[in-house]
Amino acid sequence: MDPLDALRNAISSKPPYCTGTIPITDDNGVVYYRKQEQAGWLDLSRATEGDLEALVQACEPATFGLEQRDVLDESYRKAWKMDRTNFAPRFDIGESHLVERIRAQLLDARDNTKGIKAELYKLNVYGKDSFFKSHKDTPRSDTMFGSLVVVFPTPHEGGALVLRHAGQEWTFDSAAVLREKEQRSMAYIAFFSDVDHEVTVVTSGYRVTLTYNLFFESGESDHPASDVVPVAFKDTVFQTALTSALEDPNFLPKGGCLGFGLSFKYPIKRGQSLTSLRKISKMLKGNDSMIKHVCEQMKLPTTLNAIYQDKYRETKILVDEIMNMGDGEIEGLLDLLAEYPHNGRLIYDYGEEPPRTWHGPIEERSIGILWVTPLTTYSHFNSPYVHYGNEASLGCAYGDLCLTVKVGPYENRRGSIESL
Ligand SMILES: O=C(O)CCC(=O)C(=O)O
Ligand SMILES: [Fe+2]
Repeated sequence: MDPLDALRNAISSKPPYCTGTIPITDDNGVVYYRKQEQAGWLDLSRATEGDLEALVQACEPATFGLEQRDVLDESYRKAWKMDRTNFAPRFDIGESHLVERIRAQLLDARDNTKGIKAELYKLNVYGKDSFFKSHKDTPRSDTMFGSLVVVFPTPHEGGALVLRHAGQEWTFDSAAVLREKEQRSMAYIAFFSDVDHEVTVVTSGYRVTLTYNLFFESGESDHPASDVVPVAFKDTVFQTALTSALEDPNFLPKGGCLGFGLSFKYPIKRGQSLTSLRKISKMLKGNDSMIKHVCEQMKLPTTLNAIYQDKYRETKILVDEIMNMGDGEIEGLLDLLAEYPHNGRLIYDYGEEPPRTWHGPIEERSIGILWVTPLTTYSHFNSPYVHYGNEASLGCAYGDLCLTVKVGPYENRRGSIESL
């Protein structure tokens, strides 16, 4: 197989989510709640119709974010919500070891000390005819990477979570999963927040969930997920494909630059400081993290870059730092970005002629890239990324980034591969 095709195949589509079940114990289905002066509680592991109706009475209709506003529109989302100031679940996220499971199953399995925080967000009730159409979850800060939904075993039908990403689709029918379990359990699903997802119509009963926002935390966790068997990453396949490519004298014979369009989006704060790309490179998800790990292990210099286009969409510029662009479009992008510290370079496809512009000699300020995975969209740092979100946009937007990997000429890399 052509080495480039082998590399592409090796970046297989690991699903952007993980799921599982948690056994019900004496009290982990109990939720206390209040509405103004009234208080109540129920046990969601054995709730009656009356308990659930009382819970709904204490909830409010659920809104969602449409660009900058929170809106109530029952043709887009029909459900109830309770804010976290108004309820307290007995379910203890720490005791459940869910964070360790998410670290092992969803994130890079080897990085089992990465600090993760799960912050309780809402209680939601989906009754008969409830649903939530396709949306992405609004990033609440630049360290938020995912969402976690815990579904209680209240009898219901429908209300499956359908996820779509990069042309693929997955369905998690928690009601069916819980119905089939012998031991009474809760179900959970954690997914990256930039994945499109929808809740299908509940046809009977009540679907009650807790939602959590997942954040990376700086500092290392003291509890590596030692008892959790990680879902294997396809990193050995990628490493093998990359080794074969480097051993092939026809593959970038004179050396060059490999480009990987990322599989996921990352929240970029508006007006973010210049060092932010380095910070983001520590928070890569799924395949993106795997590519970086493997390349670094193989001693290939790997950088996370951002790409900007000029006003006329003719030139694309690769930079080492995110630029604080404000809201306007930039005309003399190349002039601006070539300056320190952005180190902007004009990009063109490997094998083609470097572009000619009116900017004098261009060679040293341009770079040919052999794209292993394509860049699908370009940077939109100055516009809110989430159109339909679960909350109105906060100060973050997702931007499009790429990893670039420097590969030496064939002559030089022979020795280094053998010594691996
Ligand atoms: O209930 C679910 O499974 C997902 C809900 C959701 O997408 C949200 O609240 O943003
Ligand atoms: Fe959502």
